[in-house]
Amino acid sequence: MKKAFSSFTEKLSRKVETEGDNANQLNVRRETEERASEQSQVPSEAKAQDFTVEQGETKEKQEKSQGQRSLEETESKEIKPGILGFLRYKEIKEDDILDLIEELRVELLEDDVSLEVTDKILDDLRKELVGKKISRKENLEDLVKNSLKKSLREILSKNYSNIDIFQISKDKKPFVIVFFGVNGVGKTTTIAKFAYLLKKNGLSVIIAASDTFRAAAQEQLAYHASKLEVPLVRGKYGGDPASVAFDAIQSAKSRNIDVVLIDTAGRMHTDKDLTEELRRVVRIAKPNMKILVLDSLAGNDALAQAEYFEKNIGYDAVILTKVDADAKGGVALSLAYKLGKPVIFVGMGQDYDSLIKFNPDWFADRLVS
Ligand SMILES: Nc1nc2c(ncn2[C@@H]2O[C@H](COP(=O)(O)OP(=O)(O)OP(=O)(O)O)[C@@H](O)[C@H]2O)c(=O)[nH]1
Repeated sequence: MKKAFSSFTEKLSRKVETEGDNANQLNVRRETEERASEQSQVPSEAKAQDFTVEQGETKEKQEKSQGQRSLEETESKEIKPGILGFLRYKEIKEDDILDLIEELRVELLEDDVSLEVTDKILDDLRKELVGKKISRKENLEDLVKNSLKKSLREILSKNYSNIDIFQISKDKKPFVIVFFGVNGVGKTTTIAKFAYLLKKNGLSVIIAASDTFRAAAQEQLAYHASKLEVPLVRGKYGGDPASVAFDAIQSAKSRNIDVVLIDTAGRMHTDKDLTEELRRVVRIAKPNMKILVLDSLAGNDALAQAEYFEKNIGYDAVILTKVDADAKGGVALSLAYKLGKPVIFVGMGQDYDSLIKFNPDWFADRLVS
C-alpha cells in the first residue's frame, strides 16, 4: 500500500511541477513580450541610441533584431527572481487529481482494502487536496502524506479499544481466554507470544492444548510451554477438546494461576462438526474473552472469516497475525473499519516479543511513511 500512496504523491508532484512550470513560463513569456512590445513603440531616434544596426540589413530584419534584443534585455533586466518565486505555485483542481484518484482506487483494491474503505480514503483525500495551493514539491508530499494519515487514523480508530488486557486479567481469577480461527493463521504461535507477554506483566499462565485434531499442535505447544516455563494441559489425539479446557481451568483454580489460554483446532467455514465442537468448548470453558485470530495475508477472506465466526461463535477482539510479512497492509484497514470489534494486537514476526499492541497512529504511519 505504501507503494500505491507514494506513486500517487509522485505522480501528483510531477503533474503540479510540470503544470506549475508551464504556467510560470507562460506568465514570464507574456510579461516579457508585453515589455518588448512597449519598447518597440519608442521613437526611432531612441532605438538608434540603444542598438547599432549593421548595414545592409533589411527593414524587417532590423525590426526583428531590435525586437529580439529588447526581449533579451527585458528578460535579463526586468524579471527578478522574486517574481518567479511568487509565480511558482499551483492551486489543485478536481481535474488535476481525477485520473490519479482512479489509479489509486485500483491500487488500493489490489492491496486488499475493501470497497467501502477505499471510497472513504479517496473522498477524504479529494476533500483535503482540492483547492489547496502548492508552492513546492515538498509541500505537496507533506500535504498528501498528512491527508492520508489523517484519513487512515480515522479508519483505524473506528472500533479501537485501548483495553489493558493485563490489567483486566487481574480482575478475575482465573481469567480464561479462548483463541480460535481458521487453519494456519497463527493461533498456537500467538498463544505462546501471549503467554510470554502475560508473564512479562507479572501474571501466571497455564495453557490448554485443546487442539486435539492436529497431532503436531500438541507438540508445538509443548515446545513453547517448556521454553516459556509455563504449565500445559495436553489432550489425546482425537480426544475431547472441551475436557482439556475444563481440566486446565480446574488446574488454574487449584494452583492459583491468573490466566488460562485455550488453543483450539483451526477450522474452515465449512467445518460444521468442528464449529459445533468449538461451541462446546466455549459453553464449557465460559471464557472471559474470546479472541479471533486472523491472518493479514488472507486478504479479503479475513473479513469473510470474521463474519463467519461472529455469526457462529461470537468474539470480543481480534489479533491480526503476519503483519510483518504483508506488503499490502489493506486487511487491517478493512477489519478495523468494518468489524465493529477491536483489533487488540498485531503479530509482527516469529519471536515471542513480536506481538505488539495495536495502535491506530502507529499503524497509519507505518502504512504511509
Ligand atoms: N511472519 C510471521 N509468521 C507468523 C506470525 N504468527 C504466526 N506465524 C507463522 O505462521 C505459521 C502458522 O502458525 P501456527 O501458530 O502453527 O498456526 P495455527 O493457527 O496454530 O495453525 P493450525 O493449528 O494448523 O490451525 C507458523 O509458521 C508461524 O511461525 C507472525 O506474526 N508473523
